[in-house]
Amino acid sequence: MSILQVSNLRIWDGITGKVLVPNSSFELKPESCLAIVGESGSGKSLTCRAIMKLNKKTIRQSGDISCNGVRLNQLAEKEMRRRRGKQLYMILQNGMRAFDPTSVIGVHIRDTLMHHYGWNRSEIVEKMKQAMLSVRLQDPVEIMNKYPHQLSGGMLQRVMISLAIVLEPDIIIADEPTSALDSVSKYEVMEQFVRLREKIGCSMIFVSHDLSVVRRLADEVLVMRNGNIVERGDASILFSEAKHEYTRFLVSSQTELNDHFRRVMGGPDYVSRGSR
Ligand SMILES: Nc1ncnc2c1ncn2[C@@H]1O[C@H](COP(=O)(O)OP(=O)(O)OP(=O)(O)O)[C@@H](O)[C@H]1O
Repeated sequence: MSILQVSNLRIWDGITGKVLVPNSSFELKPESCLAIVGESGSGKSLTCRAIMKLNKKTIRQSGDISCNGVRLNQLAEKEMRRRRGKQLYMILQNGMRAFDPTSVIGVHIRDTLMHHYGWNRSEIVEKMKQAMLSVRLQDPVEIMNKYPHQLSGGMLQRVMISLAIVLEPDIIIADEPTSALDSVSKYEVMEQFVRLREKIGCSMIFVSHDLSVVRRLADEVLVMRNGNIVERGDASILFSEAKHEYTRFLVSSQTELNDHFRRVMGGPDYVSRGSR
């Protein structure tokens, strides 16, 4: 049983004809988290946006995408718009892009919740207050009265997570939601994703370059390269028993990077060695 089934997804540039994702199939199980990893340009974002039907008009797609048995590819844009937010909720890398820069955050929140639930203003403020406090956003009312540029990247991501808590979508698609954040905010936002899953029991597709984030969050992993899924499997064993050379390369390059970082930052091992 799956909540989302992607079959034979093909994505190409409608202008040049260049095929960007040749033929992808995968599924998302209820209440589970599927991570998509792979180098830059491997087709992760195009795949996520294809599910949401949010790729640019010049990008074309074919294949079948079914969500809870409904074939999304056959839905009219109006119907799709009804499902975005409530059924399928996307959290982007850059929180700034998710909000209208000309309005305070509260306007976006109100519009979204009125559209999907028809709640009145005070109901919305009350629900958002609870949700924002639960993701450690103090002074929710003050935050809702701020413009996106007045909040940090980490705060914007937490606003998006708190909106998800209130919307309770079936599926959350998070496209590198922590990559633009400093390491403290990254850790905090990642922990909020863990709590979000526990709280609303949603299913999640999580795109990340950071394998430590993937290990913390994901149940299953897809490894993409040049538009193709080259490996897939259980998150707990994929990285220790990777079959594909490219997955092993990803794991070893991240380990090297972490070692290098520890060396540069003078972690305990290096400090003691250096002081001998
Ligand atoms: N609007 C577009 N028009 C043409 N080609 C595109 C467009 N968007 C993406 N591509 C191409 O499709 C390929 C996959 O891009 P995609 O953004 O999905 O990669 P990604 O794996 O998400 O990379 P990153 O990790 O850097 O976000 C790349 O070669 C990219 O140049």
